[in-house]
Amino acid sequence: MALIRCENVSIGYEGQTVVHDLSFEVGENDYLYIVGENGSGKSTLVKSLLGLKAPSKGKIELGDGLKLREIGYLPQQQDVRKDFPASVYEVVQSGNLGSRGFRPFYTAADKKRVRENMELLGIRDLEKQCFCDLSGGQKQRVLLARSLCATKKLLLLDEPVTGLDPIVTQEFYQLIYQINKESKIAVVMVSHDIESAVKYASHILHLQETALFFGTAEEYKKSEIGKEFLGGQSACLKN
Ligand SMILES: Nc1ncnc2c1ncn2[C@@H]1O[C@H](COP(=O)(O)OP(=O)(O)OP(=O)(O)O)[C@@H](O)[C@H]1O
Repeated sequence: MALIRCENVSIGYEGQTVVHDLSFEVGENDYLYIVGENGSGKSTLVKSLLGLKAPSKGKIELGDGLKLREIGYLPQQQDVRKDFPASVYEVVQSGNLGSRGFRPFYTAADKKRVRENMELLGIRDLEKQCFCDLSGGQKQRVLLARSLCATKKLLLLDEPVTGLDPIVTQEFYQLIYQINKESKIAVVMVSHDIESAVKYASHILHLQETALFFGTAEEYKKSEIGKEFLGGQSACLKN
């Protein structure tokens, strides 16, 4: 079965439905971009995928042995306190908290995973530095390494390039693409950037309360909705 399967899902706040009759799935090794304009329901859907908000209708199922606490989640920038006085190593290590459970100490395997993920993201030489002293791009790499410690199967990234300059943004996209391809970790990325979606994604969910489109990136490029959104001057949805 797919890692995530959403079937006819509706989600709302106080009786007001903001996501309606949505169906899609995320398979092993998929790279799904969820795109849509402001207020189209992307963050609400993320909350439900993380088990933080129950759908009012339909069901969200996890498959292939995936557990909620094994989803590596990188929240939107404003949700993360970026000034806390912890070292880079400690921030990455905290990604192991979910799997540590009630054990008082981290295991050798936990520490190995921290080192491997710091290596993968090119931040090994920063490990003793205070997180608060890093640049925006370095902070995002650290937080991505932290999310990777939490998962072997699925990363869920909510607008991870907000506030990064264009060069660092492209580097970050490349990194995520590489992780998806080489580490065989499925990625779900919320984004306003349709141009990068068709460049990197295997699948696209274009959300506007419901699915305007769900399918492969190739199919999206050929679809009416894809042509409409990609054909304009800018391939960025309003943000
Ligand atoms: N806690 C809440 N209580 C009530 N309504 C909410 C709440 N959070 C979001 N909404 C409403 O749900 C709708 C979808 O919001 P959501 O944040 O999911 O959209 P989004 O696609 O993530 O937007 P953005 O791109 O701006 O982050 C909006 O109309 C929003 O006002």
